[in-house]
Amino acid sequence: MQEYLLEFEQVYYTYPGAQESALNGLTLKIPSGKRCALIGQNGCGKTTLFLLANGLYKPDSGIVRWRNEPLSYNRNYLSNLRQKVGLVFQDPEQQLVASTVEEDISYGLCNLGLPEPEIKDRVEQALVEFELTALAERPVHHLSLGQKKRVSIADVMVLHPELLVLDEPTAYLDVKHTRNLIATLKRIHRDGTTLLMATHDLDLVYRWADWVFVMDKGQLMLEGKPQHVFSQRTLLEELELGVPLIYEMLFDGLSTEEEVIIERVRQRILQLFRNFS
Ligand SMILES: Nc1ncnc2c1ncn2[C@@H]1O[C@H](COP(=O)(O)OP(=O)(O)OP(=O)(O)O)[C@@H](O)[C@H]1O
Repeated sequence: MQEYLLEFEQVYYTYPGAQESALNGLTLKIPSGKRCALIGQNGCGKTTLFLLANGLYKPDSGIVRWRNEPLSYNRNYLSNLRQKVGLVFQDPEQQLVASTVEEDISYGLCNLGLPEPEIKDRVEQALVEFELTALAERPVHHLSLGQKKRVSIADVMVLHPELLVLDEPTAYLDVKHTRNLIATLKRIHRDGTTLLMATHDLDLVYRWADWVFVMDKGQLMLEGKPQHVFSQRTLLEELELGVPLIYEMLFDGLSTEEEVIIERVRQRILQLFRNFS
């Protein structure tokens, strides 16, 4: 039976002073073990959802649950939750806190009060994994945006979260580091972490995700496997989201009777993509 890590049930949230709700009765469940993508226009509520996911914001009404239990909003509970739900912000500047790369990555581990040798081991591992060893001593404010992005992901991954939530992780990354990030996410997922990524890159969604959520105006409009979601063309056009280029080029105009062939071609393309990336 499918288990869910995090659930939003009829969640409403309005920013102080705002006229309209950012989340408008959102009901959404994040399935354990999946690579989930979250898509939707600018301003549809993706970042707000993330800020509620680890308790940074509290719903005006509705419930957020972690492993079937409603979140509590006291300090101890939240500090525990934030180890399990790792959040990588869209803008790395919001995440970096310490003066050097090495110190920044060790910050969360020091807060947990882990023994010094364990902190050292984990930080070294993260520096290698995210190709940051050469930058370890570098002040964070001397880094490029892409390098800051890698540090902000390392900061979170070093805490070994059960659910990793990434807000547009490929923003600011060049092709090489986008590929490296996708390879890292593959590894993280293989090691048991559930992933939720907000992105506007539909081609990435098509080849990377195994579950897709589509949001509009603070609500969930559609969810499912990529093939199912991207076949709902009329709705996606209404929401002005479009479909992945590759999907458009290959499948546009084909009827559903040709589904078997479509599925075979799709699997072949995905296989090629995965070998390539
Ligand atoms: N601090 C804030 N104060 C007031 N309104 C806000 C604030 N942050 C976001 N909003 C509003 O809440 C709504 C949802 O914003 P949110 O940042 O969650 O969207 P998003 O889907 O992440 O957008 P994007 O794709 O551009 O990152 C928008 O209408 C936005 O203008």
